[in-house]
Amino acid sequence: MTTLLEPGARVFVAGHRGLAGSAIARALADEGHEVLTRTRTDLDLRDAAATEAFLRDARPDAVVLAAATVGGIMANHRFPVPFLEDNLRIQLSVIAGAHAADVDRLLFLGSSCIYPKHAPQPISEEALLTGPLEPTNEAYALAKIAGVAQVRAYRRQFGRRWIAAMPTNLYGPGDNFDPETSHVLPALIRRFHDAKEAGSPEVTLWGTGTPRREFLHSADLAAACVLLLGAYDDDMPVNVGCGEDLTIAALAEAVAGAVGFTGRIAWDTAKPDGTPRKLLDVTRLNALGFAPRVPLARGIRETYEWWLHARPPARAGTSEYMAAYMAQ
Ligand SMILES: NC(=O)C1=CN([C@@H]2O[C@H](COP(=O)(O)OP(=O)(O)OC[C@H]3O[C@@H](n4cnc5c(N)ncnc54)[C@H](OP(=O)(O)O)[C@@H]3O)[C@@H](O)[C@H]2O)C=CC1
Ligand SMILES: C[C@H]1O[C@H](OP(=O)(O)OP(=O)(O)OC[C@H]2O[C@@H](n3cnc4c(=O)[nH]c(N)nc43)[C@H](O)[C@@H]2O)[C@@H](O)[C@@H](O)C1=O
Repeated sequence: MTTLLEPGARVFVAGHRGLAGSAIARALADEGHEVLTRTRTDLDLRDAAATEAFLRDARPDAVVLAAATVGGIMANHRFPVPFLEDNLRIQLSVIAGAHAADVDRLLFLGSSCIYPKHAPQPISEEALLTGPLEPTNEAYALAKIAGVAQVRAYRRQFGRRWIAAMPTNLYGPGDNFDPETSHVLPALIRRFHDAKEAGSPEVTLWGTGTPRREFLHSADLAAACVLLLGAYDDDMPVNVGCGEDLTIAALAEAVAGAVGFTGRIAWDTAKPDGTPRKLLDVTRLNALGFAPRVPLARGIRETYEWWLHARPPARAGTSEYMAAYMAQ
């Protein structure tokens, strides 16, 4: 079978220390590709001139854009400015820089939150721009939609073989486990673990517990990204998910069980629920031969074990706004 990513290709993974980027870098290396990386200290991807200079010099065959300002529902709600501006700037730098450096393949990671709040379920790629967005993450979603548009524009104007993937909610080793700024799954691991250690009888979670979410392990996301780089070349973004969802209340039961917390779960309904449901239609991805491998129960267990072992230092978030907030 012909591949759109030659064996031994040189691939720049932007965001290689993050949840998604670290898994993608591992998967590419396992396939025999050469993975190029730069830390944020070496190269702030919001700096367009520095990013273009790096890409022109490194001349990668492919770029995976997995660097972004990322966070859970409350971080998005409280800090819309970096979620909009950092991400627009990173996308402008990396995507325009990849054009200047004549990069053959580029994969941009968007998010399932780009779709309308009340999109029909499961959400197909055609739902993009058909209705209003969820207010808690509108700024982030608009930046991501701009990224999709930018990739499409380079495809149309310059014939670039560049693509965009829309992952569902991700989790796994290397995630952000800060309970205030993280996504729900690592936040729950942390909250239940801390309560168990402290002997607390109750843990309070956000919202009503009724929203439904789909969770994909980062190793499965990475496998999907490698597949897409080798086999997909179209201007329609591709949803990346496992095709199954559950309520946040059911997720909480599963995480509490994995962690060994046996107390009560309470709900702070003053906190937002966000989108009621965002189950992705993964027909397009599955037609390419994708099948997720990590069942949620095992993924939660292994992620908890990873966190227990690694005890990563708190991540202040990916912007100076969130860092300042976390330092308070
Ligand atoms: N997590 C999720 O549930 C989902 C994520 N996605 C998308 O996947 C992609 C990756 O997300 P995820 O892995 O979760 O995010 P993480 O926060 O785990 O990782 C983001 C990475 O981007 C890097 N980064 C951020 N800003 C800059 C910058 N200015 N210059 C250089 N590097 C920077 C970070 O560097 P550093 O290590 O220095 O902080 C980090 O390595 C994003 O595009 C996100 O939108 C999509 C759907 C769901
Ligand atoms: C990936 C995705 O991530 C975000 O959207 P989200 O799916 O709403 O993200 P979340 O994981 O933070 O929450 C999921 C649900 O869980 C509930 N919830 C309960 N208790 C906790 C809790 O302790 N922490 C968090 N974070 N949520 C909690 C919470 O109220 C919500 O109902 C966007 O930023 C968006 O931009 C995006 O792309």
